Amino acid sequence: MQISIYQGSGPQAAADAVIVIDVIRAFTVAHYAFLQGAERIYLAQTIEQAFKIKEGNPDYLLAGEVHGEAIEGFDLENSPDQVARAHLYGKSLVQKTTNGVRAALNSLNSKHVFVTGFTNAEMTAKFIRRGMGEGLETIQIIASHPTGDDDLACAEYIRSLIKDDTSITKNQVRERIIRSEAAEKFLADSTIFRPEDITRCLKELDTDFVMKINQSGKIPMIERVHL
Ligand SMILES: O=C(O)[C@H](CS(=O)(=O)O)OP(=O)(O)O
Ligand SMILES: [Mg+2]
Repeated sequence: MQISIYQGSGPQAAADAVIVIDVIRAFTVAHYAFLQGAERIYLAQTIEQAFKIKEGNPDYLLAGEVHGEAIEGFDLENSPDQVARAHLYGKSLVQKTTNGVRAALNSLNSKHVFVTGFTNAEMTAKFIRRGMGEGLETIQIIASHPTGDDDLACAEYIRSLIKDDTSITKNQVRERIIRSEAAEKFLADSTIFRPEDITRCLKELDTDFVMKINQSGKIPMIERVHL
């Protein structure tokens, strides 16, 4: 089994399985959305596409950001703390973000595409190792932030769990997330960015599912796959 780590959201050659990482904050948001009862999360390349999807499905909720900030007309920000408090039971979301969603949409040339932040990293690694390990020759782990160490640390953590080595610890990952450039604006004295978002990005959650992209419909969507 060959495991390669790439940084950035650009397309890569196809692999047997791809794990797209976005710790701050897209796929931490997705994880909390499912825990709050969301059924599915459609992925939108652009704001315009997100609004177009909502035009045909007015009960869908739009979630996302531009430069990390709220989008006028969207129902939710790209904020794990806000989503963790939302009532999303039975809801469909449409997510548009700068790094994670773009990287996921650029990975659809591969059959099995998983997404996670740090919150579901261990579960995702276990699923790959146990559930699919035997059939996978090539695995790509995409650290979606182009230069940030948050996603890279999480990618190295997942690789170590799949390979069952101890090359990086949870605490080392947490330290690198806190020190990453993507975390800076949340830990500065900001009226726009919540420090609680980073707190949520750092917390591993005990859940019995992974987040996998279903490519069978017109619009790719993240759905829960139970172990
Ligand atoms: O909203 C975020 O945290 C980031 C945007 S930025 O890198 O902070 O400008 O988007 P994401 O796609 O979740 O990395
Ligand atoms: Mg990010």
